[in-house]
Amino acid sequence: MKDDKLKYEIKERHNIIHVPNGDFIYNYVTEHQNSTRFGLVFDIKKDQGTTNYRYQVLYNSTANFNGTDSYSTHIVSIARGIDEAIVKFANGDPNIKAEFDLDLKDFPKLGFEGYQDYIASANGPSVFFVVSMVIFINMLSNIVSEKETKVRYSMEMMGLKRSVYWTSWAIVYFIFFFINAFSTVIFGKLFGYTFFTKTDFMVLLLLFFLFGLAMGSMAIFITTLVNKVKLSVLIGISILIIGFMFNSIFGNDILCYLFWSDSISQNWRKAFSYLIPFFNFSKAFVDIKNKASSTYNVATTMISEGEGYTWEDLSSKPETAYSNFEDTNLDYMEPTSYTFYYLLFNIFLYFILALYFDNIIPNIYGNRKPFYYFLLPSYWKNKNIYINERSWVKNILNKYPSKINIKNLDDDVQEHYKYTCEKSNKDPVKIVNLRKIYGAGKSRKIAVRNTCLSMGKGKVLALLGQNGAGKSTTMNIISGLSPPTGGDILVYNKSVRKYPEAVQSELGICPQEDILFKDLTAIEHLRLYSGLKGAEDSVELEELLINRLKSVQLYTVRNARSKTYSGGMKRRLSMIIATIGDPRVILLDEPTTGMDPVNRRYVWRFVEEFKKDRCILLTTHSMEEADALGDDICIMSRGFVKAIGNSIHLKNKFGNGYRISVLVDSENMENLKAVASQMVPGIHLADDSAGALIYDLSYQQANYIPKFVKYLDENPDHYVNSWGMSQTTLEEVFLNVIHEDSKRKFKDKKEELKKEE
Ligand SMILES: Nc1ncnc2c1ncn2[C@@H]1O[C@H](COP(=O)(O)OP(=O)(O)OP(=O)(O)O)[C@@H](O)[C@H]1O
Repeated sequence: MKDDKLKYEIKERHNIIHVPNGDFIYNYVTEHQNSTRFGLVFDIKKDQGTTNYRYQVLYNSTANFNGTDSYSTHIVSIARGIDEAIVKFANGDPNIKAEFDLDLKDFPKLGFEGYQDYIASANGPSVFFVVSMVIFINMLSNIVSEKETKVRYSMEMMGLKRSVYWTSWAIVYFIFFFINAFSTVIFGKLFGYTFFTKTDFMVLLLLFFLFGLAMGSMAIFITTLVNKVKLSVLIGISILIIGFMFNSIFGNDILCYLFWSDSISQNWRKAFSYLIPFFNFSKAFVDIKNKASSTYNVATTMISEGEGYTWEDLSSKPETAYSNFEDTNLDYMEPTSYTFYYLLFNIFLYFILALYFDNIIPNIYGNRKPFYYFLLPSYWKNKNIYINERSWVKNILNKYPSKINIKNLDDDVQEHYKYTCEKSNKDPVKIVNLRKIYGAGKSRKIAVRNTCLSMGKGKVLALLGQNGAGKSTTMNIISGLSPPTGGDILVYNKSVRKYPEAVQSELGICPQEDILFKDLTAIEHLRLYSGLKGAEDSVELEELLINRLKSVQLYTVRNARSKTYSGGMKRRLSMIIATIGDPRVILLDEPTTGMDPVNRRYVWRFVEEFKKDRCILLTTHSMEEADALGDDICIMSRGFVKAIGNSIHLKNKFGNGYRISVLVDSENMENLKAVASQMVPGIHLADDSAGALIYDLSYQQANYIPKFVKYLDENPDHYVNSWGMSQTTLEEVFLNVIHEDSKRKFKDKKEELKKEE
């Protein structure tokens, strides 16, 4: 019945259509929502010569912008116009008696659908941009955290190549962005958004995937510029906010397409296309949206469905662009496929910039390559990394002459200096005139001053020194992390200055801080580092790793994550990581810090066995450890090597000889002092407090010791309650050397200044 009525022939006059009855209007406006502003239904009744004019005004309240609510001026105007017309019509006719009866009624309404679809399409460039930004910020924090925690440098020292490092991150995020793109498209389709349902699957997948990769590439580039996680996340959030605002504005087709008109310089458009992935994303999104999504017509307040976007549409310029720009020239408009090419360009641009900046921006240790490094022939050529040691020593001495006065050094240090530079010296590790200066101007700090050291095979060289003496700096330079300011180090005929990566392949390093992956177990760490060192998976390798774990008592916790380990356990794990891959040189920076005495002894035993055919450089603050492990002990102070030799030699040279402690009653103290002075001429009383007399005897006084000891033992005068004797400890040696050095400090400073002038 409704359809029959709609077949009525519509005659339009002055924008007014005459229809047969009120039901027709009701049915029509129900079928054609928001196409009619008013309906008027007249009900004219004649009764005994009186004509009653009754009418009803139907209005459309769905579009308030028309002002068609019941109190609007439009309705008042219409009612007044009709009333006037009736009055005019009735005026002068005695048969017509007009009675006015006005009835107001709203149009019937249907449930309104399609708003969420419209909103998704209109705000898509900013909404879907944010989805990829979550991964973008995650990338920034994850990659920079590997720099901040030094995990990355630890892996590089263990042989990880930078190209492999970046490729592995690229693969991880390639997968993340693919999953993200795929699920965005699938969920878009499931939710029934016409942008997704009416667009070719591959077009959508490509758009979201390329955009994700472009943002990922940009993230990798940013990570090369920052070393702190907090800063990287701050940058990520700033880009998120800027991008969101940018896309909210330029994701609108009118503003977006203006970039392809002659109202804006094309240089701006090109710069944005080549550099800003989210600008390209907006353009492609708008192109697709205009063809595929349902659109809301403001004039008719109607939603009209899009025709759909196919793969072929990629190569054509968006036609809808022109319909909105009748007066604007869009001569520069490009097909959507160009936008995809720009995204590809963004991916390669940022990835290549990342690789380049990663080499030229100083890392946290200040290491970097010159900005023209890729122009150097050595970068491309297969280089001979082995250096003739004789010419190397000569070159280094010429190029980096000593800035300190060698003659002022201790005899042994001078001897060692000469030995290191001798032609006949075949030691595998030689450090010649090594110098390191941090900072400049007022913050200039000389950390290492012309150190010359030689390390022999099968030996442990223990470096002792106060905090800030320059031990870790020396280690960082050997491991290729920190560049030397002067001098060089030769490791198995490879120069650290020239080929740090080649030197790293010889090294096993246990850094001062534990650089562990908190979610990996002990055995996984060992497997990872074995892999980085190029070891093949095999039963023998697994057995070796198990034995290493057993040797430092970590076997029982091998499958627990490292974050659950105590400080000492982490230290032991770091220690055995340094031994993975059978390195010929091992650097142990305070390997037993925080370890209990029992476990420390396991580590010592392991080092003792492991040092065979290897060079081990060990720094420690434990004199006991240096005494137990060090074949040679080197004491550093203020960047100088102050003493070198084996433990006994150092004790003889710098020690106080022997120490005798005697417990006496207070009334006998003076008597015993007199006896001691008489029996040992020149005996030095170190302390006489708390009822004990403590005497230091030099090695020259050793002849008097038997007689004095006999007296104390026999105790003929009954002065002695008890007594004991000990030889000098390494700690005393250390304190004496440091004490001597602090006296020289002022003189050295003056000399150094003179030399540098
Ligand atoms: N990156 C740096 N920038 C500026 N100065 C530094 C840097 N690293 C070290 N230094 C300075 O160089 C000197 C030597 O430091 P280094 O870490 O080598 O000492 P250390 O002997 O290993 O001390 P510790 O026993 O505390 O580890 C110190 O004065 C230190 O402040």
